[in-house]
Amino acid sequence: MIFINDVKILIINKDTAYINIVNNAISIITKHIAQCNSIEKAFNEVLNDDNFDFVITDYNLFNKDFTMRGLIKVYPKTELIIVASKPLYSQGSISIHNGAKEYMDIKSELNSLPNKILNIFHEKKDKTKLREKLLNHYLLDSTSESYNKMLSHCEKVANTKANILLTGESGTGKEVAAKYIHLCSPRSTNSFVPVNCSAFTETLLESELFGHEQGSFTGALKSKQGRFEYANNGTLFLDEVGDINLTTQVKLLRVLETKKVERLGSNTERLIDFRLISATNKDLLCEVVNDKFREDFFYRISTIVINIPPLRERHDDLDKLIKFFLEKSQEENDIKIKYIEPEPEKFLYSYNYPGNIRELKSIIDRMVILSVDGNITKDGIPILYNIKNKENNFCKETSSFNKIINFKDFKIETESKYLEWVLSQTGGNVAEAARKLDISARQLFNKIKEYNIKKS
Ligand SMILES: Nc1ncnc2c1ncn2[C@@H]1O[C@H](COP(=O)(O)OP(=O)(O)OP(=O)(O)O)[C@@H](O)[C@H]1O
Repeated sequence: MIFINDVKILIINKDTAYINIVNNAISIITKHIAQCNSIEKAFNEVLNDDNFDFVITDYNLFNKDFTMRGLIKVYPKTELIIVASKPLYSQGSISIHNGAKEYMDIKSELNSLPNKILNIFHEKKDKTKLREKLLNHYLLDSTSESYNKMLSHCEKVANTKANILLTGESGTGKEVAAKYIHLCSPRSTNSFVPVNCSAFTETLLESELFGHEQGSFTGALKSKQGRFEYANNGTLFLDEVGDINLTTQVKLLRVLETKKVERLGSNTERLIDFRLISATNKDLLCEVVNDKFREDFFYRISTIVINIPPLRERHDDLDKLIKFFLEKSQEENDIKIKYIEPEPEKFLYSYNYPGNIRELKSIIDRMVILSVDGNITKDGIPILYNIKNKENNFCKETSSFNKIINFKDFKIETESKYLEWVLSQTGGNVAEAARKLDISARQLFNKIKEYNIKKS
């Protein structure tokens, strides 16, 4: 067990036997354990803004003047764990719904308490990193009217409970906008849980979202918490929501209506408090018309629709973004750039970026990595652009046969060239290329390995 010196825990109870039992269980992970005999005293005298990482207490100590919700609201940096001396299922549900991180039985579950504390503690550190990452790693300071309007919509809806649908082309920054909404919301100290819906088969997506009990399907060797449960009191982000099949949409609709989740293979419902943000680059209304997306589910997830503008409509931001990514790329690759030759510079400012910010970022990375003695040369300009400029695209190349080879070799050669071309179109992004090819990312990885394709 790792001993974390800086985790500070307050145990509240008037019963000294309770305090001793809990103290013994957690003393293997920290020395900083304090005690207090009432919630009132903890509220008024012991707790302050961030002097304790955890409060451990029993359900029955709260009363109408000093409530669980009140404690969490007044001391949001402190996590609450309920260790119940007389556990009841209903109390567990209410505690989690009110914002407690855990509800456990003092008699049978105390062994797992140190590990649970460590997990929550590390998770919280990760969240602080997420906030820093967002502010330091993304450029949200914009001079473009459409992008600023989008950001202010995000800020406005962050405080509400409305389900939000983010639309926009691939690579515009929908996931970045989702994180921004989460961080502007009162849920920001809880989890932001992203799920890429296109990355799973039907059963796996359901198990990923709802969780499962041991043996509920072939391969379910252990019970598993679903992403809904992880998102309790936080935000669930369903990326590529347009790829969810119709059967799963029905199940999700029910969860959105009841806020209750049942793990696969279980008949116990868990009450979950989550905010839903979905994203798609598909025209979902068109999918509804074509019976590929349920109308009721569409309306349920899209109370508020926010569109992220494509990069070509953000001319005013291009200069800032180029400088931002140039700086980041130099830092990340430990390369100092002294000069950009006129040709690549002209390319950066005139290209229309069909792959949006993702493509701009990847082009700048390529330019920095291929720079010579600190100079960005025309070699940094993406291959696809060069190919297009020479009017020598993939289709032309493959249609000019000049020698007969056996069909197997032909298939390998053509397939490998095609995959290389698709990857160059997505700026080397395997997940996106796989999506466009309608195969799994794993299948594409295997092909890249098999054909030794270089992702330029
Ligand atoms: N404002 C921004 N500042 C810096 N980088 C950004 C910004 N917005 C997006 N990016 C970068 O662009 C890339 C694409 O962003 P993101 O994944 O959020 O796009 P998306 O619209 O969700 O794409 P997809 O539809 O393909 O899932 C990421 O690498 C992200 O870091």
